[in-house]
Amino acid sequence: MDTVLQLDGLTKTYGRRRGLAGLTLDVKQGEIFGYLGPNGAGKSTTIRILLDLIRPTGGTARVLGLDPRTDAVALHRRLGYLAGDFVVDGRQTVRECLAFLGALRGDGAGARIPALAERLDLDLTARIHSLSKGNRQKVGLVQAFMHAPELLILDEPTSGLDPLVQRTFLELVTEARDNGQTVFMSSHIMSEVQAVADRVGILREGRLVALDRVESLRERAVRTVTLTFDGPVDPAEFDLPGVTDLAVDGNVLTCRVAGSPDALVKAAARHTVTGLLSEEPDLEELFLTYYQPEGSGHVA
Ligand SMILES: Nc1ncnc2c1ncn2[C@@H]1O[C@H](COP(=O)(O)OP(=O)(O)OP(=O)(O)O)[C@@H](O)[C@H]1O
Repeated sequence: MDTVLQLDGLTKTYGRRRGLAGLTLDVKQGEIFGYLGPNGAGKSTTIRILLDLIRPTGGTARVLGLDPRTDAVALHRRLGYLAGDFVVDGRQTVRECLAFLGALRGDGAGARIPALAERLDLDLTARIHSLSKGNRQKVGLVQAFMHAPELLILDEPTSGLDPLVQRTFLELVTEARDNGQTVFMSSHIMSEVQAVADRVGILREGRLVALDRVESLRERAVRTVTLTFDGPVDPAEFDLPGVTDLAVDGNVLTCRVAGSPDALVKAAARHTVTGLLSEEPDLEELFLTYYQPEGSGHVA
């Protein structure tokens, strides 16, 4: 499989401020990569380097096999980009703005505008300056997707979108992946990424602190389990590795389980189980542990 993004030891300092501290990361063709991190972690810095909007202090970045610093023109034709602060001329109508960008991109881009606008519920006749933040974001999404680029680089793409439009956005991303396109999207919200991403990287203070498939993260995350039995049970039987917050109230046992629930299920099976409820692992919680500032106890 082709490597679409190849970052090696990428570093960026802003004077004495650190933007990125030695980022090494590969993204493969046809994957949706969720780039997560709290505010100020360095997500936009990374994306701006990929687009050659800023230059790294050290390390290298290859995008679609090219160097963003020397091949920017060729690259921009092959990728779709949504900036965190998408800005266009406010006096035009949405249709004029998108038609202009579509003509620049060529490749049938203009023809895809009406369908994309309809799916995102974007009014093409409105003037850009009259749009709410969410509607401006939709304009940004249409211009990023309209030429079906090989690579989509999206900085906080769902910011300002209502839940219905967020869902449409996630469909667009999945369709792009099914079409062989690659998606690199940043976010600070796990839940919106876990629905679509194949892999996730978590950035904290300019460093990658986790990099894994969403499925693997899910397996490691903590879930809450409630078991109901046909009679009282002894809590000591359920004092198992990975089981915490164990509470038994008559016939009902609740606990939290990290990783595989196998040992718990086997212990429960020694009794007659009349009810079982297992809540989805809380990935948000797992992520928050990665978000703790350095020195606050968590070791990634
Ligand atoms: N132009 C700049 N001048 C000085 N410091 C900067 C500049 N741009 C970014 N930084 C600093 O670099 C660090 C990373 O910022 P960056 O914008 O890349 O983070 P982010 O993960 O995209 O966060 P956000 O979600 O808030 O945009 C922050 O400490 C920020 O203050």
